Amino acid sequence: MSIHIFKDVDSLVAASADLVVTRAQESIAKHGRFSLVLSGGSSPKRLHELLTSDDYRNKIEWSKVFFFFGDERYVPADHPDSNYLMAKQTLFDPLKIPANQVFIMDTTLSPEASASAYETAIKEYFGTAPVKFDLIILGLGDDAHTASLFPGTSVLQEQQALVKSLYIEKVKMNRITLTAPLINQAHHIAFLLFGAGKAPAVEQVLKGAVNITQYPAQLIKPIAGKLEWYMDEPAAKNIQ
Ligand SMILES: O=C1O[C@H](COP(=O)(O)O)[C@@H](O)[C@H](O)[C@H]1O
Repeated sequence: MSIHIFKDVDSLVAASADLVVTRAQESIAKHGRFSLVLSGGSSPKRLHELLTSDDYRNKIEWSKVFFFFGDERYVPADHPDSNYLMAKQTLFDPLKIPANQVFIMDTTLSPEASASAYETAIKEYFGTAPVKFDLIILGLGDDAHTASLFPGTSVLQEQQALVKSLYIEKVKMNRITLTAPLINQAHHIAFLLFGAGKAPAVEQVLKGAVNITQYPAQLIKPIAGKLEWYMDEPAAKNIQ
């Protein structure tokens, strides 16, 4: 695992955009396409915006990039809380990404059917190849959740399913999430976070005793891939 700490959010965002570019170029050179799992919430917006800027947009062959989501809030796709909507507005629309390159967690289905359909879509995408995403970007909630792996939930024990739906009492909402066993298959996983509000969770996850139930982000340990943390100094203040 490597931890990268940046003075400010601009340099953090630039370094994470460089990571996406490098991983995209390597993956496309190696197997002709790039599978990128996006995180939700607000933290990735700046990364998306930089990737669509004049400096970055021509560094990636976007026609060979396939987008997935680490988790989704069970709301309509045009709801302000939708992770898809955020990515559509900040990434897909500016880059004119065609719909067939974006794998959406379908919230018009029941939560269970949506999770099952997403798992099927992932398996179909990989076909006979191992189900390993090229790059998964993850956020970290103030309560140490990542994707929608929330503290105290049964999905933390999941060993079989690749995608699960669950009702999260804390946020009073159904969520659909990739499971830890699927995430941990990835070639590369990068946490991206900033702000002093994340400092206690960062400390608990990286320096605290192992307690998966309370600090679910501790579940993220790639089997053979690379794990990196990108954060700014305020987020890292308790571990420096
Ligand atoms: O609910 C969620 O929260 C986490 C963290 O979001 P942030 O706004 O604090 O960056 C996010 O990673 C996850 O995808 C999202 O659904």
